[in-house]
Amino acid sequence: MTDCVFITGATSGFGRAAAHRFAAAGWSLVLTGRRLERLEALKEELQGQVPVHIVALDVRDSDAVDAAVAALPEGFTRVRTLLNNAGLALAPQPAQKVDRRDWHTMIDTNVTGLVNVTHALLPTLIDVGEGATIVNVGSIAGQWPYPGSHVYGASKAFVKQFSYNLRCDLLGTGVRVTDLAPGIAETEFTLVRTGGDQVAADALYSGTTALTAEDIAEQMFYIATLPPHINFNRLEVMPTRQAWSAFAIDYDE
Ligand SMILES: NC(=O)C1=CN([C@@H]2O[C@H](COP(=O)(O)OP(=O)(O)OC[C@H]3O[C@@H](n4cnc5c(N)ncnc54)[C@H](OP(=O)(O)O)[C@@H]3O)[C@@H](O)[C@H]2O)C=CC1
Ligand SMILES: O=CCS(=O)(=O)O
Repeated sequence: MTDCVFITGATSGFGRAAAHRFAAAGWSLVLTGRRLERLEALKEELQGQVPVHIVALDVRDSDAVDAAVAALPEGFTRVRTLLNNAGLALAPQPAQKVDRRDWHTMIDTNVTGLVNVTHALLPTLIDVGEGATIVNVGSIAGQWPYPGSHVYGASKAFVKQFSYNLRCDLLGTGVRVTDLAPGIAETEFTLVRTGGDQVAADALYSGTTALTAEDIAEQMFYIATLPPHINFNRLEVMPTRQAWSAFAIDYDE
């Protein structure tokens, strides 16, 4: 039987690159995301290589998540790796200028959505046992503060702590949990964050060397295929051309 990976947010960026990476290694794919046409296109690309099952799924909808997991067809039920990747940042402006609905959307997706999928797949992963892996996609923003990160960074801090806490409860089951925390990576992330501002997105990534979606997919695959006795608790990955900045100080005019 082939290994099976369940990917949230497979329609773009890291998730889409991960679908390609795991397919290249012969894994069966469960690909999810809200945009069905993108899932269908990805299935078309990969189904000649490996078995592919797609589900149009909004991770915020716990009933839909439970139903999607319950309805996994034969051949896709023994999920060995869960890539909890779906997520987004919104509203890069200061906290005091943000529409509260954007905060709710980030919490609903990055926190509630991630726990919805985790809860639905935990019995399967525990049943698979040794070598089963959950890769929760956090962010450097979950560890390091910066202006405009407000709820986004806080939601990724949740991902980190949830990952650590899950490890405690899963001790003895063989299931591994990793908080994978990337730095700047060129995907549709900034386009979404800026509400569709392509100029801002291009400006962020031009003149430097950001991570690529493929870089992160490679880390996901590496984590999922480590020898079963190794658990990366947290893997923070930045491009070489990114680092921290100095503390900000409010001076008199
Ligand atoms: N790019 C970066 O610099 C970094 C990104 N990250 C994190 O990586 C993850 C992937 O982002 P990235 O690939 O960069 O960004 P993209 O915008 O390219 O991809 C985001 C994916 O998340 C999916 N998604 C968003 N909301 C939902 C939802 N409610 N239900 C289901 N799927 C959803 C999207 O699918 P659809 O719209 O079809 O539903 C899409 O496939 C996110 O968690 C992000 O926070 C972390 C660190 C750095
Ligand atoms: O999570 C995304 C990376 S960053 O925009 O916070 O640096």
